[in-house]
This record gives sequence, C-alpha cells and structure tokens, in this order.
Amino acid sequence: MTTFVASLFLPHTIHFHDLPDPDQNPTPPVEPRMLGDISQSNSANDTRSTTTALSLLSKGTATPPQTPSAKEHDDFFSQVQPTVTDHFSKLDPRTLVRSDSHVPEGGIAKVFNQPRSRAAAPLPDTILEYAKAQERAQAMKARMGRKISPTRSRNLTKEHGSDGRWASEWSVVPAVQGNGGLNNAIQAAKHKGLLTEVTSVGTIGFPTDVLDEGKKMEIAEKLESEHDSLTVFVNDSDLDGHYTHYCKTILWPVFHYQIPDHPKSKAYEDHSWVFYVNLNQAFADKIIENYKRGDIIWVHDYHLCLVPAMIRKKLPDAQIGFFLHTAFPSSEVFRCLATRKDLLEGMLGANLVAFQTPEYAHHFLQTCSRILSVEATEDGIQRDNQFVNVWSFPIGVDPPALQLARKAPEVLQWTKALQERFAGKRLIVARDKLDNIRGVRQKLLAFELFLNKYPEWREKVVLVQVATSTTENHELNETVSSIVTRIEAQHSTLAHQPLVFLRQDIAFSQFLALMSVADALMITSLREGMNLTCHEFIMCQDGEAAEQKHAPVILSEFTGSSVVFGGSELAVNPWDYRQCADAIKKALEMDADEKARRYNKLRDIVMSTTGDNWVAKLSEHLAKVHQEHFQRDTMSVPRLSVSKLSEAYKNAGKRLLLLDYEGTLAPFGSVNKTVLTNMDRVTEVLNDLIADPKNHVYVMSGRTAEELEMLFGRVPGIGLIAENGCYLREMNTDDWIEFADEESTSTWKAAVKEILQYYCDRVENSWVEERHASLTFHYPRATTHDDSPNRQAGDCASHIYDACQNQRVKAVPTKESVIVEPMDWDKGTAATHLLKKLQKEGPVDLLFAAGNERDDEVVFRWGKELLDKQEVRDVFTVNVGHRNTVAMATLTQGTTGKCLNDPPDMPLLTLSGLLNVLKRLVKI
Ligand SMILES: O=P(O)(O)OC[C@H]1O[C@H](O[C@H]2O[C@H](CO)[C@@H](O)[C@H](O)[C@H]2O)[C@H](O)[C@@H](O)[C@@H]1O
Repeated sequence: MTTFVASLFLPHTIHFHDLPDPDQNPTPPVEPRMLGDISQSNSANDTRSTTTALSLLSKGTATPPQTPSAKEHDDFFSQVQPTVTDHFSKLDPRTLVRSDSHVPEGGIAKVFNQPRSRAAAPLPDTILEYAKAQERAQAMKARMGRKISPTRSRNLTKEHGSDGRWASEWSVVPAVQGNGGLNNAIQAAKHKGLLTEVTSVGTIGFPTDVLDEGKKMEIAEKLESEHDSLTVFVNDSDLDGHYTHYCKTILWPVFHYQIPDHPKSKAYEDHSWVFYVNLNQAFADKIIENYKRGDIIWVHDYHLCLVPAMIRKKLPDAQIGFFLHTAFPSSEVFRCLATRKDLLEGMLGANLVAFQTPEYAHHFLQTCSRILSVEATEDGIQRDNQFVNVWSFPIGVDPPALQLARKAPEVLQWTKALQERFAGKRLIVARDKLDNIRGVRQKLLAFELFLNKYPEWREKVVLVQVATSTTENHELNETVSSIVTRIEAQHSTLAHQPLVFLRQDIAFSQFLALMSVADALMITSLREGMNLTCHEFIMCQDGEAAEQKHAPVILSEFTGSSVVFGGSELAVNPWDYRQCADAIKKALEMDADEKARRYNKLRDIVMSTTGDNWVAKLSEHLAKVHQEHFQRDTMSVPRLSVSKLSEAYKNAGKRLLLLDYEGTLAPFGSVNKTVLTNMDRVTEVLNDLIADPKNHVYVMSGRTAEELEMLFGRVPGIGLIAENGCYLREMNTDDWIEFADEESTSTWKAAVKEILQYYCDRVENSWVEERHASLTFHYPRATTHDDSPNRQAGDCASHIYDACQNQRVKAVPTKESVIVEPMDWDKGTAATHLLKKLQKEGPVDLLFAAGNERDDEVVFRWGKELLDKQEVRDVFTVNVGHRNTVAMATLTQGTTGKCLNDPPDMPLLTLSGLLNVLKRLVKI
C-alpha cells in the first residue's frame, strides 16, 4: 500500500554540472561547499537601502570574534547567498530542512544550475486575446494532424536552439524551494515507522522545455528508483502560468485576505486559470497512472486544489485527503474569486479536507454553504451523493532532528560568534519572506515606534531581520527600504546600530545559531497558515546553548501558530503598531519567572504538536472517514433481493417497518397541499401490513402531526413519526410524544425567524413555513438560470449556522428551500426510541426501512449499526429513486443482513415497485 504525497515541488531537484551561459545565469553554478565560500555583494539598490552588520562592524566598536574566521563572520552580515548544503542540516540523516523554505531572490537558478523558462512571454493581456491564441494553436495542431513524437520533439529542441548544455552530467540534490515543514514531517513519520511506503509526487521546480524527452525520462527514472518520487513534467507555460501567475498573483494573496483592488489588477478574470487547471490535471494523471487499489493519496496545499476532484472522477473509491497549509479566508473574501466554485468543487473531491486551525475549517464550511448552497455540518459537507469530512489539525516540527541539528559544529561556532558580537545587547530576531503577507513593513514600523517611544532602550537593543524574497515587489521593497533608512538615520550612532536588515537568506546553521542567542522572536504576519519558524525558535531556546534564556515569542494573532500556542506567546495585532511596540518592551522587560512559565508551556506544545504526530493523526482520520464513506455508499448500491427479504420476513417473530412518506410511499407534492395523490393503494397496503400482529409499522415524514393524522386517518392504529422525528405517535394510540422541548424550540425559532425575514425581504416570492419544531425558508426560483436565490439561500444557511451555534439547530439547504430544525431529534432518534421499547418485550428480528431523502439516511446508518452490533438479525434499508426526481425513481437496496452483495433480482422499480414489494410481503 503506497501513500502518495502530492505537493507542487518534490523534496529533490536536479543540479546540472555544465557551466551555464553567463548571459542567462549570472551566478556561477553552486557545488555543495562549506559555509561562507561564496561572497556575493548586493545590487546597488539593495546596498543603498539596507543596513548590514558588516557596515556596523566597520563603524562600530565591537571586536570581530576569532571563531569562526573573521571572513566567515563578515559573510554572515554581508548577505551571503547560502550554498546548496547550507539549506540543510549537516548532522541529521533525515535531511532536515528549514520549515519555511524560501526561494532566493532571483529564483532557484541562483542556487542550482538549471534551465530558464522557455514559455513564450509575456502572456496575452486579456482573456479574449488568450482565447484567440488558443484557437490559433488548435488550428495549427489540427493542420499538423498528429501528435509530436518524442524524436520529433528532440529535433525541435535542437532547432530551437538547445546547445546541449543540459544534456550531460547532472545530480539529484535536495530542493531548496517547497514546503520544508511538510518534508520534515514526512521524514519524521517515516523515521518513526508511522509511514512506510511513501511516494512523493511533484515537479522538479524548474522549466524543462529545453530538456529532451530522453533526459526527462532519465531524471524521472532516477528520482523514482532512488528517491521514491514521481516527477510531474509540464511545459514551461503551464509551470510559469500556474505558479507565478495564478498561484502567486491570485490565490496566495486572496487566501491571505489580500484582495487585489488595484485598478490594473486582472486578478478576477485572469487567463492564467487555464495553466492552473493544466498543472493540476498533470498531477492527477500522474497519480491515477500509478495508483493501485488500496493506496492512499494526500494532496497538499493551495497549488493543487483541483487535484482531488480530478482523481475522484477516475477513481471513485480512492482514499483521498487534502491538506491546506495556508490560511483559508472568510467567505466574504473567498467569494471574490472568479473561479470560486471550481476551487471548492476541486477540494471536495477528497474524503477529508483538512486545515491547520478550526477557524480555517469553519471558513471553508461556511464558504461551501454559501457558494455551493450545500449543507454544512460541524463535521463536513453533505452533497447529494457524498459526504466530505472537514477537519483541522496543526502541523509541527521535528524536535529530535532539530536538537540534533543544533549540535553541528558550525551552529555552535556561530552561536559563540553571535554571543560575542552582541554581548551586552538585547537581540530581537526574525526571518521572513519579504512579501505583502509576512508583515515585515509593519514590524519595522512598530520597531521604529518602540525606539521613539522608549528611548531608554535605543542603545541596548538590536533587531536582526532576515528578509528573503521570491518575487520582485518593487513597491514593497521601496517602502521597506525607506523605513530601514529612516531608522538607521535616526537611531544609529557611532557605537550602536539598532537594526540589522539582511536582504538575503542565511545558512541553516546560522539560522539555528541566531534563534539560539536571541532575546525575543518577532513575527508579524498579516495572515499565515502556521509559521513554523516560531516552533523552531522555541526548540532553539531549549537547553544549554541558549543558557536557558526562555526568550519570549512576539507573534501575530493572525497566524495558525498563535492559535496553537494558546496565549503563552505575546500575541499582537500587526496592524496595531502601538501594541507591537509595547510587546517588544514587555518581552525585553519580562521577569525570569514569567519567561520560564510561558516558555515551558510553549515548549510542551511544540514537543507534543509535532510533524510526525500530524502525519499520524491525519492518516488515521482519513482512514476512518474513508471507511465511513464506503459504508454509506455501499448502503445504496446493491439492489434489493426480494427473495432474501421474503425469507427473513417469514422467519421473523417481530418486525419493525419504517416507511418514509413523500418520495417513498407517494410522490412529492406541492408544499402547500397536504393531500398529494390518490392514497388508496398506499392505504390498502398499510392496512394489510398492520393487520399482522408481528408487524410494527410506522410512517415517517417531515410533515406535522396534524397533517399526518389527516393523511393516514384511513389506516387506524398505524404509527406515525412527524416533523422528521420530533413527534411520535405509537401504534394503536392517539397521543403524541413530543421530543423537542417547547421552550427551547420557541427560543431558537424567535432568533431564526428574524434571520429568515431578512432573506424574505431580499428574495422575490420567498416565504417562511412554520411547523411546530421547524421553520422552512422557501424560495421558488423564477428561472433555472437565476443563481441569486440560491446564493441567498446559501448565505441564509450559513448565517443561521453562525448565529445559532449554541441553540442546537441545523439549517439544511434542499431544493428551493432551507429547512431549519433541531439537531438533537431526527428520524433516527425516533426509531431508536421505538426499537428500545419493542425490545423490552423480546427481540426484534427484522428491520425494514424505506426512504428517499437525506433525512432518511440517519435511519439507514442506524440500521447498519444495529446489524453490525447484531442487535437485529436482519436489516433491509431501501433507498427509493433519485433524490427529488420522482420520474427517475428506482429502487435499490441498502444494508442487509447476509445479502449485501447479492445479485439483483429486481432491476428497476418505480415508487409503486415498493408497494408491490410490501404487497408481496403481506401475502407471506
Ligand atoms: O510560496 P509557495 O511556494 O507558494 O509555498 C507556500 C508556502 O508553503 C510553506 O508554507 C505553508 O506551509 C507551512 C507548513 O504547513 C505553514 O507554516 C505556512 O504558514 C504555509 O504558508 C512554506 O513554508 C513557505 O515557505 C511557502 O511560502
């Protein structure tokens, strides 16, 4: 059994040994070498706008430490680009990487010798132009009349200028980009034996059009055989259009609450969607091609939202999990995406959609409810024929591997060097990507305010901010540069420079050392899925190296980590500069006891919320829900075996028959009309059934007790379950048992009525139907094309879901209506009540339940449980017809005793087919 772990970038990539063309790749290729080997200065612009400790050293009074060498020491502060090996721990065999792996500015080709994109750039500006280009391409393809063969493609590559530079030696190296946190978690789980056969699925992270098919195959084979990795190759346009365009300019900002409202933004009609679709399809195809029955598929992050549904289409029974590592925004933000429905539908192809925090999961549920008008429960999304579980469980780091990595000689050397360098100063540290989401600008402004507000600290504190960047964001760069310059101009003295702003990444060993010597960490992301840098910081503060500093963590309340830390951090709102400035002061002035108290809690959390535990819990949960889904599905797949049913019926001493009314015994009618159809046949069958004293026959319905009494007045003595289980009239009695408590019903009804009235005022022809224990919002649609009432209904359901969370009511969107009813009572609870009572007088041997709607499924599931627990010898559940589609009515059989997989002896039945079955039974 293989577990596929699909993530945009594989944990490994390729480094070509050939020297690149200096015009294309200005940086020389990087072979693995020791720390500090490369000395590379910044661009003029960067040097102008950043402060470095190198300059600090030249101005300052501090003596450079002797170990590591002065050159190495200078390298740290002169923004040296780390080498390949610097990104990884040199001690840990699991290739521990930094959780938050950042691609260096200028792209991955700065680190490895790799080809550049051959995508035709720039992409067309508008959808219209894009469509025309597509048409032209299609026409050309049609004219050519055949697919390009690999040989032909090789020739084309030559014709198009491949100079063979990518044809010779290459080696597999650990990737710098990608989700380091995910890779570490998988490694840790493998190490612990929680996962055995894992196959990574991903791209090698660079454009491959220039490589010929043979080379691609060679690479794919090596990665598969030596690194358990399946390589997804897409063309350069798809890779670039997917990642740089759709992911980075649209999804990433929106998932982090940034709606591009710039007038020139094309975010909402961006043609790059097609590339997103193509790349997702390539991932799905690769997995489908390699899948074997029983395998498990995990799809990771926002780059691959469509993959679950694409796989589900081809592999209906596969066990698929989707984990979103980033934040998931509120529905108000998500609904701005033009492709919102496709993205949600894509994720809902999974059995389990999981998030870092309950808040993101809640947003997702609410968004599905509003945008897709589906029923959202606490546990997931109910769709017509499928339930998708929604869950949250936070990722973590790998503490043992980090502890080991910290013991590397370089880390210890750097720790010592930094301690000496900053002796007598208090150090606030941070490492963030320089993009609009990580709040570096806000942090600098808060730090500036701190220096202005608390002058007594000016000479004593240093903020070391490592700011890495993946994309060129001139506007942000300029803003940040001007703040850095201002702080420097205002607060630097001959003897002291309060800000060290490093515009490039540092090596992993330097990072670990920096985290170890710090007096506080400051993270001010405006939104972030988790932020594992905080977790790494906490591990680095552990033990001797940190001299038990127990340094506090100043952390944005908008990160998943803040939720996990539960208040032991110093939580800040990054937009509130005053609060952030005060938090810096608090961190620096915190007494030892408070520091230790907070630190110990944080340490316990990080030690228990680990990456391997995250893998284990997600795997467990996925297996559980997949099994549940499978059971639900098998309930309605096999057809009813009438011979088996007849046999069981004959042998039963006591039988319980639960028959749904509308859509099962009789067709659906108008909601206003009580008498829907000629009831003669139904009445006759029911009277025959209750004439047998072995039979306990109940009709279940959403209708009120009064309506049911009227409808079944000609079947005296029949049992009735009204309002979907809130009321019960036992057989041969006149009294109704009222399960729903009147007082709490009137309380929630008052609240819900107000909400429904709001929607009634906005949706034409809508109205509210009141029953004793439920309220239904009806919104007959004027035309089938008009989606707005559906949207209003989705909003209405999610509004109720949010407003009435403590009132134990659920809002269920159905066709042209939203039903609001109690959570605690349903047809299943009424049936349980009945069965218990009957069992007091001896066993019930046969349960026969027939229904057609979702509210009948609780009874089907309950029946299955009874059978599993052997509480009832034979259970037959019958699902009549397609939901809400009487014309298509079929009869299928669900959970049965011994005949789950029996061959069908009743192929297709209409509603009246059920009556025929019942008639046949009474004749036995
Ligand atoms: O920048 P991308 O290549 O698009 O990747 C997105 C980020 O992925 C990783 O971060 C995400 O996962 C982390 C672990 O679950 C989580 O802590 C973080 O909040 C998520 O955004 C990766 O660590 C980042 O470098 C990437 O930017």
